[in-house]
Amino acid sequence: MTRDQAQARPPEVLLDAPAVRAIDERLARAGLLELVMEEAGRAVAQAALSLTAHGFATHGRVLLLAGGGANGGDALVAARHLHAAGLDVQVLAQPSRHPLTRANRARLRAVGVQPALLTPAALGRALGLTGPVPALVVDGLLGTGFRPPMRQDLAHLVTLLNAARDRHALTVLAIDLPSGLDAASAALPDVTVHADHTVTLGGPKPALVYGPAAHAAGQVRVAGLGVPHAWVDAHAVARRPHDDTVAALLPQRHADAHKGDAGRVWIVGGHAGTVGAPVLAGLGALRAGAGLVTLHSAESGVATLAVTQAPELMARTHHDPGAALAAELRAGRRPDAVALGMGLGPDAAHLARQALTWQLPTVLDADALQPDLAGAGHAQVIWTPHPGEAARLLGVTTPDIVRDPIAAARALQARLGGVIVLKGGPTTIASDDGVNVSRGGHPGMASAGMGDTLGGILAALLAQRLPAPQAALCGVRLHARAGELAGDRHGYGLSASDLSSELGHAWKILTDAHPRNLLR
Ligand SMILES: NC(=O)C1=CN([C@@H]2O[C@H](COP(=O)(O)OP(=O)(O)OC[C@H]3O[C@@H](n4cnc5c(N)ncnc54)[C@H](OP(=O)(O)O)[C@@H]3O)[C@@H](O)[C@H]2O)[C@@H](O)CC1
Ligand SMILES: Nc1ncnc2c1ncn2[C@@H]1O[C@H](COP(=O)(O)OP(=O)(O)O)[C@@H](O)[C@H]1O
Repeated sequence: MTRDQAQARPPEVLLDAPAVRAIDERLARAGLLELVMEEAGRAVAQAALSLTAHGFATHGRVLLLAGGGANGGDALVAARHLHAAGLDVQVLAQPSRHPLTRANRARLRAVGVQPALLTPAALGRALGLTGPVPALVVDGLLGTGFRPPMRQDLAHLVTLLNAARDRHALTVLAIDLPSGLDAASAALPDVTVHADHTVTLGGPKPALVYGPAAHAAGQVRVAGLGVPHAWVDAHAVARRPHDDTVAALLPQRHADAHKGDAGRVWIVGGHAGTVGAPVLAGLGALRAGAGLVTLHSAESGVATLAVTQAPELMARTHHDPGAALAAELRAGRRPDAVALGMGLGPDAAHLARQALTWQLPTVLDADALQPDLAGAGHAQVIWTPHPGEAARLLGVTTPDIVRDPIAAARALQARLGGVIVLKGGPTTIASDDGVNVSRGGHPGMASAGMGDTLGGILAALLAQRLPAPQAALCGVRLHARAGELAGDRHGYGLSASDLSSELGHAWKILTDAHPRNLLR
């Protein structure tokens, strides 16, 4: 694949309820909505068949639960296709006023499957309280049209289903998203269907990507439905780029490159008790390809540690780092990028404000992330808060950030400018180009120092002349990919230094898997 082709591959898009409504309206205007519901139901049936083929549900009945909206319509279409494939299907449905759902109920009857009314007693029987248990349950009760809180009658049905799933180890496949999740929210309501698999339609919903809501979805697969990408993309709340897109953005070097071309990085950080943070950032920068990495600190322990960790790192101790760095710049010794804040302590806000006046590509992390810097940034600044720091920046609580990271990243970008890298598993990146949500990573990355390493990686990519939005996309994916590789080796014992040592390998895997035209 060439560089141009790689960039042309459309990213996956994340959709919330208003996005789905807007796409539906466009499909309806084009007379395509019915066809798209047929596609959706067929995709659900295919997923159900592939589960039966893989032995999750090798024999027996498939129970489909259909709500009154279009999510229920998808379930009715799926039931028709499963019946056509020879499976024993049972359908329990709520009454519906939705014209397409009603039409599909009639089609199902026409092929000989009679949906029964969904009541607690009927559901109890169908789930095996008094007889055989179903091999697979398909949840088509509520999709993006759900408005929380759930009404009591439906909540009772969902509780029955979850209890039966636990008791009989039932396999549950959700259509679009498990019933009870609010598509836009990462919160996990008390009453939500717990699914083993979810077939999501058109694009994943934020609730399927961010925990804890995502924990209710099981394995998620995306069904495209044949809707033009541009129609879906126009309403996306965020994008999830594929690895080939990231690989195409990574910097390339000429064969005769020298260390000056590969970029000079300054890392400004460290304080008594936190000397490791800038060193980890330095290791990240080195392993992400920076040509020259210099650590600057008021704390002499940083230089001592740096030498023992990596002789390639240069480290300087300054009585007054702000004055010393200003003197360096006056003498014409400018770095290509700065990362500032890792373990920096109380001086961070003052130094950050000073660094922003240098107009250099800059990563601000940890203690440097202070609300009063709003308005002081510029387009080449990457701000890297974790949810706690994001809450401090926005004057809200950490749960507010975690509930809707996309909205939080947008709000931070509006306030601070530049590029926001709101860290987590996944990480949310907001810039003037929109919002991107990262892929991959490893739970072993939930350990101290991982954010410092990411700061160094981002600075290295900025120093290699990537514009801040691209540096953020590439840096976050490299970090996550290296985390996966180190996680394979070390599991939950994965440390930030282990991750750094895998960065070169991660870069190579990404570019080898998605080769580009060589620079001439
Ligand atoms: N373009 C696409 O991506 C496509 C999307 N498609 C599908 O459309 C789905 C969205 O369909 P939708 O808009 O009809 O809503 P849906 O999720 O079925 O929910 C409505 C039902 O929920 C009920 N209900 C609501 N709140 C409730 C509460 N608190 N407590 C209890 N009940 C509550 C509400 O009841 P009502 O309030 O009307 O009495 C009504 O019965 C989407 O998820 C996907 O599956 C595909 O068909 C093809 C293309
Ligand atoms: N479960 C996970 N999956 C993927 N990435 C994770 C996970 N847990 C943590 N991370 C990543 O690790 C980093 C942690 O950053 P941060 O909280 O700032 O750590 P520290 O301050 O200890 O360096 C972030 O980049 C985050 O995205």
